[in-house]
Amino acid sequence: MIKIIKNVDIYMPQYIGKKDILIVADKILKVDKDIVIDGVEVEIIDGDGKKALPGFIDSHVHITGGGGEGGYKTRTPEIVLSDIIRGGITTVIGTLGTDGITRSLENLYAKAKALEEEGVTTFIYTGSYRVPPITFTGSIMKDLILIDKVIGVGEIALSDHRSSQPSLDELKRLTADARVAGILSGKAGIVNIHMGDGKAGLDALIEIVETTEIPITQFYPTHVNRNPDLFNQGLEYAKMGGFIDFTTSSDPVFYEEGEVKASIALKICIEKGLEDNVTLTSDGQGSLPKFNDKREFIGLQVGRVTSLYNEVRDAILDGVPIEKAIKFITVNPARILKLKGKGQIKEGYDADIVLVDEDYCINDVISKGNIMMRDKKLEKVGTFE
Ligand SMILES: CC(C)C[C@H](NC(=O)C[C@H](N)C(=O)O)C(=O)O
Ligand SMILES: [Zn+2]
Ligand SMILES: [Zn+2]
Repeated sequence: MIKIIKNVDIYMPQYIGKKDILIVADKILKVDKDIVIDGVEVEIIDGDGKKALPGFIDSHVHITGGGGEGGYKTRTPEIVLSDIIRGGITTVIGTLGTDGITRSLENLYAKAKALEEEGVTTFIYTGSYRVPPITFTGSIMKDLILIDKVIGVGEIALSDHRSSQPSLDELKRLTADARVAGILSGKAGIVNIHMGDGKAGLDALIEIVETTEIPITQFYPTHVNRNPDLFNQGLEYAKMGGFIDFTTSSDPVFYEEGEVKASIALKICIEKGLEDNVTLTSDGQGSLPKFNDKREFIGLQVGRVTSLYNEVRDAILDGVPIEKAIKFITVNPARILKLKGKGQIKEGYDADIVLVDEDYCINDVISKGNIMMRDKKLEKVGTFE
């Protein structure tokens, strides 16, 4: 089916004016003024009064559910397509977390394939919190080189009472393997690191970067906004050329305990000129467990993928220019994760497009050229929704 979005303000992320977007199959074929196609059936989408943004990329989602930190009953539910679409998300990277025993990589892969069949683009990390990592093939290098959906390893827990307390050597070898497998497969081979509240913070990553040939860009630490010390260390780490990722799912209690709200963390990074090294991710369907200072479990919430754009929209409403705010969930993750054809409204790129209204609310979502939401109404839901 051929579609033309007419007269829409286009944010590549950078603003390129009010133009038409020609969509053929799953690709953006042309971006120009007054595109006219004769002789074939064309679906016209009125872009007047709307802004076209690249489809959002959420590069840390527990798509098969996660949690369990409060026992079996606190294992969180798997994601459904409608939540992903409501969040304007068109590319999702699935991950396992604390529980790499009852949650399997095979199930993660199958859920990623299911979401792909339902209409969004998916990739996964091999491994889970623990080192040595669980794998499909017995080797993270084979997983990365042989399984197309695997783009990296994670989330590997560090500075956290739930981590496997990996030695520096274990972490070096895991990262070196991911890096070389990435090079051999043309993938990012990124190591998504779960940052806990431990006082060592990012020290281990900095030590590896300073004592080996491994570049700082091989690591992708998330939850860097979870407390003020880690956030400030994260800014220094980003100034060293490192990538940092802020989690958007939260709970009012966490803000009281010092978590830096993602929309504020985003604004600070722009003010410090660090915007190109930073992303936002939702931790959707992951657990947001609360522990007291004796590290006893006291409760748990579930992360929501819809928090991803909500935090970007809060930043926009807080004065951040839209073309800067959306970089954190479009072109930045696409570059860091080497996602070809993703993260920009550009000729030849995948037709992943979100239209927002004058209040920056999500109005339409197009994923791989298919309309998933039209005028705020879902046109597609998951198989069993
Ligand atoms: C950033 C904070 C608020 C949430 C964070 N969530 C996870 O890491 C995912 C979770 N462990 C799971 O496996 O589902 C945490 O637990 O520290
Ligand atoms: Zn985590
Ligand atoms: Zn997580």
